[in-house]
Amino acid sequence: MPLLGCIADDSTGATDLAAMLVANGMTTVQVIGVPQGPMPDADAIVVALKSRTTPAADAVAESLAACEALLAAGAKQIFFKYCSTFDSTDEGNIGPVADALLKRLQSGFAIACPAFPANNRSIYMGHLFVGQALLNESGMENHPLTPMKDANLVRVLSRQTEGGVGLVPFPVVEEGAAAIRREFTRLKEAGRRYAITDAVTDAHLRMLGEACAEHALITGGSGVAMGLPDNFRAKGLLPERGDAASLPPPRGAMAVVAGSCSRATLGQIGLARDHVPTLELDALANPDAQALVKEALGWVEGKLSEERPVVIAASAPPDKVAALQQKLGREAAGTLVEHAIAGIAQALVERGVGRLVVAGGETSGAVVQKLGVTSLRIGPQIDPGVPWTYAEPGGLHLALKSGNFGARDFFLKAFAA
Ligand SMILES: Nc1ncnc2c1ncn2[C@@H]1O[C@H](COP(=O)(O)OP(=O)(O)O)[C@@H](O)[C@H]1O
Ligand SMILES: O=C(O)[C@@H](O)C(=O)COP(=O)(O)O
Repeated sequence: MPLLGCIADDSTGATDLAAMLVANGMTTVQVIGVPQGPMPDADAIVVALKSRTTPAADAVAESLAACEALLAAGAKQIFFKYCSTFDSTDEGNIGPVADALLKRLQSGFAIACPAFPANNRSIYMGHLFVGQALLNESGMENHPLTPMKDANLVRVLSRQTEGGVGLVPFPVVEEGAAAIRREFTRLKEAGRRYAITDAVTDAHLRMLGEACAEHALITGGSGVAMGLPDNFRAKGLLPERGDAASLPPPRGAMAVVAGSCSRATLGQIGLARDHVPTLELDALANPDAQALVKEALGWVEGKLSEERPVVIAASAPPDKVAALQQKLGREAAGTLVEHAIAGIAQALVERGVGRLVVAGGETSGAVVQKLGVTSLRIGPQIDPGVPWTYAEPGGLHLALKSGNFGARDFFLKAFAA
């Protein structure tokens, strides 16, 4: 019976969270889409949706269905995982989904904490930083689907919910769990439904996790989940365990497919280009998913190997993304590239690829759907937030890389891991 039931708004976010729970000693299974049949046996279940950029009403309905399945399986606490860069628009989907989950859980208060110091996301006085840059100056202001143009999370979340949004500021978080709990009570009494919580270090996240032990709903990035296993241990519900990750040995050819246009991914493609066969598709010149798949399959012939990966990317810098969006519309441009990358991934697996890295959250969602993956076992981390996983059915080794995660040599080091 799961202790923690998690709902993630995209696939890379789900593996990121699952890896965090595994690293902190919870056995964890990731399931793709709203669970239909019997639930796997694990301390935590992470349901991976593709609800970050769908219409808010659809995201709410899917998240509620996932919540229902997790509660029916016995989950004692629900975690709503969104991006550490708070990817969303004024229409949602963070606010609407959190509102609906709180209502379902008959609760009136939750934290909202995307901080993830291991990946350079910190929150100070309610402002989200990526490294030393404010969110809106970090490159995320150019995201193809969820451009983030405001770093003040109290303001950002306030635009997505009718519930009041307050702040647990740095000095309170520094004081520890008891002070944080007192601030929660004060904010609740002042009519706030959400608390953005400052956090700059892992120690802050652990104290926040401790302070949320009795919350029905926790919302945030994977970082704040690091403190939750200890809450279950303190109640005698979870045995002491080390790292709970192990996978069958990898086999088959190696490939990377990328639909992420984030700065980190563009840098990783840049480095890979100097070391392994790399195809950069031009979706602007050739805005046809089938044609892009055909081009990629022609190029890859004779290049697949068990010694080094091939890289196939549709990723493009902001001006090219903007041009395609102007031509087709934002959603259609995204969907076209997602279909192309998913089609390429499927064809690569049919041609013997057994180890596949996918770069991009929406892109990963499209790929796992196309491959018919129903669940992922979580293995060792390649870089913070990106583990190898074992996809079933089919037995493919998959790494779903969030756009902005991973070192510059990620596409090479993943296969050495
Ligand atoms: N050349 C391009 N022009 C327009 N959109 C693109 C292009 N390449 C990729 N995209 C789209 O950009 C989006 C990137 O989102 P995602 O996969 O979530 O990456 P990230 O993890 O970096 O946010 C996807 O919908 C993808 O299809
Ligand atoms: O929290 C994070 O940053 C990631 O887990 C995540 O959600 C990534 O989303 P994408 O950048 O769309 O891959």
